This record gives sequence, C-alpha cells and structure tokens, in this order.
Amino acid sequence: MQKIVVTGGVPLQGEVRISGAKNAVLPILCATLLADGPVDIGNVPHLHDVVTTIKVLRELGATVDHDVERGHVRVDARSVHSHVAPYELVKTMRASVLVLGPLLARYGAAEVSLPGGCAIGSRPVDQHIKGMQALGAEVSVEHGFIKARADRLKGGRVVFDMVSVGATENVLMAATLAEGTSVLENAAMEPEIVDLADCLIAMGAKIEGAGSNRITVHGVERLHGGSHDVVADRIETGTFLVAAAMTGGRIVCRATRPDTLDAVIDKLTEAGAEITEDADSITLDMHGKRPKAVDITTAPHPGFPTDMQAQFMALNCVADGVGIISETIFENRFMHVQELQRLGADIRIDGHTAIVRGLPQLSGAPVMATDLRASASLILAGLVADGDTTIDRIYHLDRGYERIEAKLSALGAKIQRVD
Ligand SMILES: CC(=O)N[C@H]1[C@@H](OP(=O)(O)OP(=O)(O)OC[C@H]2O[C@@H](n3ccc(=O)[nH]c3=O)[C@H](O)[C@@H]2O)O[C@H](CO)[C@@H](O)[C@@H]1O
Ligand SMILES: C=C(OP(=O)(O)O)C(=O)O
Repeated sequence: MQKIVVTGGVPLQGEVRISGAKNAVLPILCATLLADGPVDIGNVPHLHDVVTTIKVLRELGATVDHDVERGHVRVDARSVHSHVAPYELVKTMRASVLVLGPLLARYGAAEVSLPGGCAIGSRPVDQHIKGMQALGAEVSVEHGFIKARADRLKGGRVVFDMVSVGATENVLMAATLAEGTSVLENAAMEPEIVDLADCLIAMGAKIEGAGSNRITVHGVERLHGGSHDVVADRIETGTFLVAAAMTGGRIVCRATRPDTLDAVIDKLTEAGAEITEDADSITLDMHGKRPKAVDITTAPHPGFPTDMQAQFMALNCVADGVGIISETIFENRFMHVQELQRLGADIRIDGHTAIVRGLPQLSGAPVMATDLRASASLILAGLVADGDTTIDRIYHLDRGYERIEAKLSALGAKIQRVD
C-alpha cells in the first residue's frame, strides 16, 4: 500500500494552482442526471471521489466522457436505464447519496443505498428524506436502501431541522423539476451550493437565493444540457495557506476564490500571517515567524469550516500559546489527535473541545491517516517535524486532494509517495 513520507524543516515558497472543489464537483456530477442533453463540466479535479461518482453515473446508464488531462467531464444522461445506486459504490463515498434527488425528480423513482457512518461521525440522511417527502415523494428505508417514488414531485416548503449541505443540495436538485414552487428554509449557504445552483441555472433551472438560508425554486418541465466550470476548492486553498503559515513561508495560491475563505483568512491573520488578496489569488507571508495559537469553533458557512479544523489543529501544535478548538458539526472529528500526539503534540480532549498547547518542534514518526482532512493535518505536521513522518492509508487523501505531494514539492517541501 502506498505511503507518503514527509521530511520536515523547509519553509514553503512559491506559487500553487488551486483545483476545482471536490465538494462542488460531486453534486454537480449528480445534477447532470436531471438534464435532457449533454452537460460539460470544466475545472474538474482528478480525485478518487470524482472517479467513484463517474462509476455511479455509468452504473445508472449515463454516458460519461472523462478527459483527465483537461479536467473535463461530459455527461449525457439520456441513456440512463437504472435508478439503483448500489451499496458497493455508495459505501466508498458518502456523496453518492446525492443521486437520490435527481433520479427521483427525473425518473420518478430512486433506490439509493444508505451511505452509513464514517470515521468522522454517524452522518444520518433524515433531512434528505424529509425534504423529498415535503416534495410529495413516498420514501421508505428497506434492506439498507432509501426507496423513493413520485410520479411528479410537487413544489413544497421544506424547513430543515439543521443546516445540512448535502440535504440542501439533494432537495434543491429535486425541486428543479417539481411542479410549482419550492422554498427551502434553513438552507446551507456554502459556496458549493451556489456553484451547484449556477450549474443548474445553466441547465435551465429557475433558482433564487442560493447562498442565503432561503432558496426558492420554480420547477420547470425539463432541464437541458449546458456547461459549467467548477468553483475553486476553498479547503485545498486553506490547506496550502496553513502549510505556508506553519513553515514560516510565503506562498501565492492562484486560481482560487478569496471571497469564499473569509473565516479561514481571519484566523490566519490572527495567527500572524500577512495576507493579500486579489480577485483570484491569495498571498500569505509569514516572514519566517512562528504562528500564534488561535481558537477555532466550527460552524456552517459563513462560519469556520469543519473541513479546516484538523489543519488548524496541526498549526496550533507548533504555535506560540494555547489554542482551543471546538468541533460543533461532526461528533467524532478528532481522529487526528491521537496521530498528532504520536508526533509529540500536546493536545487534551474534553468532549467536543481540544486544548492544544503549542510546542516549538514536533518529532517525525510513522502515523496513520483516518479520514481526508486528518490526513492533510498529518502532512502539515510532518512539514514542521524533526526527521521523517511516514503517513499510511493515504487513500483517504486521494479522495479529496489532487496531486498534493506534487504541489507541495513544487513549493519546496520534501515529500514523496512511496510503495
Ligand atoms: C461532499 C460534501 O460536500 N461534503 C461536505 C458536506 O458533507 P455533508 O453534506 O454530508 O454534511 P452535512 O452538512 O449534511 O452535515 C452537517 C451535520 O448535519 C447532520 N445531518 C446531516 C444530514 C441529515 O440528514 N441529518 C443530519 O443529522 C450531520 O450528521 C452533521 O452533523 O458538508 C460537511 C459540512 O460542511 C463537510 O464536512 C463535507 O466535506
Ligand atoms: C468530510 C469530507 O468529505 P465527505 O463529505 O465527502 O466525506 C471532507 O471533504 O472533509
């Protein structure tokens, strides 16, 4: 099995091009099921999750051309002949539950395996189901599958019990082809929702308010093909910025969207980084300084993203002072703590809070990745640890970071993938 070996001690310097967002491209790929013609998607990152989603689409019968080099995918869903998303695929990637809304809206029926729990928490789908029912679908959960049926969905008012990115996306997609108007209240406001809505609008959907907590969708009879470029990955951007801050370096992130990173940029500034932005790039300069510890509380957008929590935990491990990190989104998203402790980090957990006392230096060791962002935090810690850090189970990393070791190498990091 492949591993990543990082040798610490090099301040990152240079420029990095940010890829399209994993959390935008996955729902967008699912949205192509709604269209009556081919949908062209650009700025597609080469990620394992993208490959899995394409497998799901092909399993359903869609015709998919994937040009990895160009970062381009064309999906033609007119050949879809199945409405069953099997366990074998859904279990490897939770986001495949996002075919539920499109299949139901377009084909009147969907059977999607329950995604199940994962390392970061139990991750139920009750809000997805509640949303489909509010649009008039009959939904049952039998033998590990969500089974949904509706001759034609009817516009309705959906009030989510909690802010859920996936449930908002699933119901938004379903509502585009419903008869009449739907209103989604307490909707998630993440930039990836806006990007999905932009893609749906390019396919002929009528959507207002994406990016706010109330989204209105006027259902249409059909959606046509279209084209869309995926928004930049704010979490990949944030991960590189933290890497530069921890190593006392200076980097420029190109092809990104600074306006999607306010909470992260605020915390990096608080940690002592000098940050300058223009329309599509962010420059971070640490001037060789050690970062100051920062307190973090995760929250739905525009709050501090849970997907950046582990990376800031790594930063606090080597920062000056004590940082308190509270995780409010997922009940079990501190799996990286044990591994960071193997590198010598001083972290105490108290329920959903981690108290991190920064040390001047970590010490390289073999560690194991447990989930996607935990893996990233271990790479970041390895960049500042004394000696070698060998990270096992990096398939988690390949789900969501495009060529991370190549991008970090280009910034001067000593990092390699070994078999
Ligand atoms: C592919 C993708 O975009 N993944 C992101 C998405 O995941 P995902 O869409 O799965 O996350 P949600 O926003 O749905 O989850 C937020 C919280 O709501 C709970 N919940 C969710 C749905 C539901 O039906 N019932 C329920 O109780 C979850 O357990 C969790 O505690 O948003 C998360 C929160 O920003 C990110 O960490 C993930 O990277
Ligand atoms: C938790 C994440 O992704 P997913 O929802 O795909 O598991 C993530 O991107 O950090």
